[in-house]
Amino acid sequence: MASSLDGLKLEQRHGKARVRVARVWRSKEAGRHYIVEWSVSISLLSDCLPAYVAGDNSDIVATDTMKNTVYAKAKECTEQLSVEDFAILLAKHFTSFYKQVTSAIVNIVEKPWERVHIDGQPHEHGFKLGSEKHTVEAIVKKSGGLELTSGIEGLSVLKTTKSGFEGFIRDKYTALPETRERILATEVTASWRYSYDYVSSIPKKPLYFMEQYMDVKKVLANTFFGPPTSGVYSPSVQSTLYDMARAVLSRFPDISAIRLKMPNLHFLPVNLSSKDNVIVKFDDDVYLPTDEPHGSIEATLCRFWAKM
Ligand SMILES: O=c1[nH]c(=O)c2[nH]c(=O)[nH]c2[nH]1
Repeated sequence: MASSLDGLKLEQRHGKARVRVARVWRSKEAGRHYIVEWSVSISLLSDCLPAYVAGDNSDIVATDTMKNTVYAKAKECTEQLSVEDFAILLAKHFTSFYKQVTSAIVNIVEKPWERVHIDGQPHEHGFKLGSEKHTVEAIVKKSGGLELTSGIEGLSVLKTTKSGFEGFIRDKYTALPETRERILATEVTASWRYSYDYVSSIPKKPLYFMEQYMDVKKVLANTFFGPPTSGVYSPSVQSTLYDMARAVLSRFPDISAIRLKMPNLHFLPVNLSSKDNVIVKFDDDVYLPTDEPHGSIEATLCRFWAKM
């Protein structure tokens, strides 16, 4: 929210960060329970200039009220819903309920609680924590305008072969040997923009975005690994990242852009020798895993007309 003051410009927003909430749904007929755990951050663009320049809080939505709203809205959601739908519902509340609020930005990180299986049977009310997290950002304007971005954080993947790096620039500082045999490991951070521009245009199908999330994750992983027996050769992290981004845009028509961050987590060959003998000679077997320093490779791929 920008306002001008005697030749100065004030840009301001306020909100509540990291409101933690868990919601359980208990299905009546079967004894099955569902749980989500969310960390919700809200940021409001609102007309509340007097609070900044005159100590007058009469146009302020208290951040404590924002926090309470998270719990109240979670309570009101009597049917299970996706984290995307909850983010949009919250953001829509703030822009429609308060005349001062022109735009609401809601970010949520969902913890990956997964149903456990006991002797191959899904447990009715037992869950264990998985690894990668589902993220969402919903920006809703008073007009109903929407920017919806979903993502994955912390998807750690590794393959022990079918990766190499050759043909790069060599100069007096280059020590890295060329190779067609190395470990490829990364922790993928992905975010993708949906093409729905209005709250009213999002799919009405319950849990639609939850299914999309699972499917995008599958496409990213399948493209990284390739088929189970043959795999797929990766000439660089850059090339694999591009293939992953392409695969998502080609399979999901309602995704208009995707950003991928894929740090190259190096597994260094171990060669050890003393003055008189070789202790360990590397034969594609013993590695020193490192995460510092790491290569940092990121890119955004979008349809010609789209923005991220
Ligand atoms: O896949 C890679 N991309 C690079 O840009 C790079 N740079 C490097 O040293 N190793 C690698 N590997």
